[in-house]
Amino acid sequence: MTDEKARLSELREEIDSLDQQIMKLISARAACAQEVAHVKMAANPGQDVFFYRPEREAQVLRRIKEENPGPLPAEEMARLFREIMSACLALEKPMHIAFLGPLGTFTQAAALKHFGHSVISVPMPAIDEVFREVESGSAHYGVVPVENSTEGMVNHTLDMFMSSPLKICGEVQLRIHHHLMVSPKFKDQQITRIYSHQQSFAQCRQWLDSHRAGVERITVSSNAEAARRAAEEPGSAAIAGDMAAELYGMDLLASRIEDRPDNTTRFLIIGREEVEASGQDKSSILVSMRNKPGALYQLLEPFHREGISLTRIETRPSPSGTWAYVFYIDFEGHMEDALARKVLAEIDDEAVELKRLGSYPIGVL
Ligand SMILES: O=C(O)C(=O)C[C@]1(C(=O)O)C=C[C@@H](O)C=C1
Repeated sequence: MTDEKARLSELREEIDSLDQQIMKLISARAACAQEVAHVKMAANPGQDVFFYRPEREAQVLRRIKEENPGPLPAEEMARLFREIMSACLALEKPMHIAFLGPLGTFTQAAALKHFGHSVISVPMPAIDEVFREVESGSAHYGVVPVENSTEGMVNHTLDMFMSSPLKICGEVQLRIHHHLMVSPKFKDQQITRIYSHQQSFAQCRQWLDSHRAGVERITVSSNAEAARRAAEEPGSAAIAGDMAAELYGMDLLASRIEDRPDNTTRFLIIGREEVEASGQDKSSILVSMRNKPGALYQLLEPFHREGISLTRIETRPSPSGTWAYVFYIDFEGHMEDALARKVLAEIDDEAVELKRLGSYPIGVL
């Protein structure tokens, strides 16, 4: 045996032995999670039991990232534990997650990044149908896009919160990489049209203008739908992401063609219950104020006075016409924190309406 072979065989024996230990430990962890499920069910007989605990998951993943000894990067270690916890949760209760479909969208990628791959992800044709699916109890949670770093807010999602009783239970950010893709069947054909979603075209405008200037751009309902069409039509290409490329067996002609390399979309997890504090949280509210001078100042001043940072404020037109302004506000911390309670009580006194959309862990992954 050569030196290389001997050393490799030694190292592989060590890997086999470590794998066995890892397997035993993961199994012991899974048995523990099963026991957690029994405790939860025994404590809430005949009631809705919330097996998924976003605040606990965020704490576990944060600790893993902090304590990761290397050589694997902390992000990678957290991703592995994300999948272990996802499998443990599926043992407790298989989770149905509704997302803005079809299959292969960035929203599906966000859902799997947040929940791991042991959930049952269910595509919905529109954002309001994701809300309805969760409201009716057909899905445990939903995932919807809320803002893109290049394109701004997804107003449809913000507006849904005006009428929906659902709570925000989490957030997840996804780096959005767009690729120009064709079906391998039609690879030699000249491309005469490119399909994509309107936002994806907007995010790749400069690249398209300099690399595919004369080619017709056809807007479709999602970039997964774009890939599906291009997979069937000779002379067509699509701009879409990795999941869609994989789903439809497409070849990439050019990858990462987005104009801004930091192009990121933020998604919200929506559910039926409130989330306890995890230690690093964010909260969202909707407020309508009377149309009078100083209304916005009156709304923001208590946050400033109590030292609570606002991370976002958006104005939306009132749907009914009875609200003069509707402000969508994100701030740091949990709504049950003493200072936040004080600020919200003050706002409640002044506002036409204050709607608490939820407190949730700041995205870890
Ligand atoms: O701690 C719990 O409540 C659990 O159910 C265990 C566990 C885990 O595997 O660590 C699983 C699912 C929950 O979402 C959070 C954590």
